[in-house]
Amino acid sequence: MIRLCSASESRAKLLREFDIDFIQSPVDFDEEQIQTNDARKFVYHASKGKLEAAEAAFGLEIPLLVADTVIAGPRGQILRKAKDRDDAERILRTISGEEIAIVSCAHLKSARRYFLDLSATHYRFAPFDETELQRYLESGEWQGKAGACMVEGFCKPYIEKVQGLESTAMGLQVEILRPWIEV
Ligand SMILES: Nc1nc2c(ncn2[C@@H]2O[C@H](COP(=O)(O)OP(=O)(O)OP(=O)(O)O)[C@@H](O)[C@H]2O)c(=O)[nH]1
Repeated sequence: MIRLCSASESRAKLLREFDIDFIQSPVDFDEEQIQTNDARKFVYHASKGKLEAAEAAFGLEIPLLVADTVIAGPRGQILRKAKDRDDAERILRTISGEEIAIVSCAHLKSARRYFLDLSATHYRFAPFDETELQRYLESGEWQGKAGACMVEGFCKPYIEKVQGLESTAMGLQVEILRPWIEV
């Protein structure tokens, strides 16, 4: 059993798909305090801050799992969760037809062990169809997702090239974490 210290339904879904027993206990960490333009540094510091908040709140009786995910856009810019529909449209037009990286950093910490993984999945997307883009924006499915992206949903038909795990892109590199969870 582990404690997923995240409000993310995508992360919870990934743990369920991999038959990993967990309880879900969101924690608060203010990511606005992080001063960097590097996606990897951002997810490291954001996830580390979540881990510190989780340990203070819950202790290590049950192993803690936290993560953070952002998109590194075509020019390396950090793309986070969209603030509203207009922001989602702006971000999606930025990545349409472009190469991006979705970067996730996960920390797994118990009383005996501390495992950290920072991974990226690289995509090249074909240009998004305008009608499909508007339909996706209308659906609201983009809410709560880094860069308004759904690699297993809206973005999937546009993937021309991929390198890395889909789970990393969805917010939690479960295949990498699992051996450490079962230890
Ligand atoms: N379903 C899906 N979710 C994605 C995708 N890319 C990113 N995400 C989610 O986007 C969110 C990124 O925001 P974060 O700040 O890392 O996490 P959060 O959802 O705010 O949850 P906390 O862990 O409580 O901070 C996470 O929930 C990821 O699982 C994707 O392609 N598909």
